[in-house]
Amino acid sequence: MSQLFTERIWEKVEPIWKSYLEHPFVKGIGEGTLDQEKFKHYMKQDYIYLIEYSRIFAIGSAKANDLQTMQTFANLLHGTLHYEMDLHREYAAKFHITPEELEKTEASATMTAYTSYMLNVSQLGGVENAIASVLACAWSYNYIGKELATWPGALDHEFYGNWVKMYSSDEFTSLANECKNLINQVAKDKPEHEKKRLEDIVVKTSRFEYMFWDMAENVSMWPTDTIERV
Ligand SMILES: Cc1ncc(C[n+]2csc(CCO)c2C)c(N)n1
Repeated sequence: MSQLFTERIWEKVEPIWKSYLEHPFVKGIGEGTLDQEKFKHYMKQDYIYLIEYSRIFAIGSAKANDLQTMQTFANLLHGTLHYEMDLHREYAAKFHITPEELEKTEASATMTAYTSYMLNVSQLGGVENAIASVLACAWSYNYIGKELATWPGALDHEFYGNWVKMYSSDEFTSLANECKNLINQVAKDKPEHEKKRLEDIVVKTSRFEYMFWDMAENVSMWPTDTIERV
């Protein structure tokens, strides 16, 4: 049997994703030692990230060539807006931040660069571009969640345990698997130069993921404010 496209991608992204587990911010979540003020900033940036990210699922749904792909994107869109973002709203409540205040977070340069790239790529070309640009986010978080879940005490940590539980959960594993199935289907009959182009999108977004962790860790260098959304 020929190699699945996700197996080929894995060879490229594995070293990048392994480095997430060495990153002080991710390690801080897994070991339960992360400064909560840093986590608060990350949650706020991630909340507005998910708003932009959701648009890509909507683009994917609009560009889908078949009903099943359309349903998968609609499912991912719903899951993000109603399930993943609930986690952020719950953490925000612990910090006495309302959902309305969360929405007014000023975007960091990294968050803007990352989502602008994904939105741009997804609007160019066909549905495969949208599929490639969402893959690293959904799959790498599930990878991190499942890894951290094996660290002693991570799942039961009184503050960060819910984060680890969410991203290692069966629900999130199946959302990540849906994204993997989509890319495997769409890449199957593509010529090599197209496969390489899609692979490059996944590698690039994997680098952006690293930059997002770095942005979260180094908040003191790049503080953000609250803005009115227009
Ligand atoms: C920077 C950043 N990257 C990835 C995710 C994770 N994520 C985004 S959408 C999705 C799938 C369905 O909700 C997942 C797992 C995040 N929260 N923040």
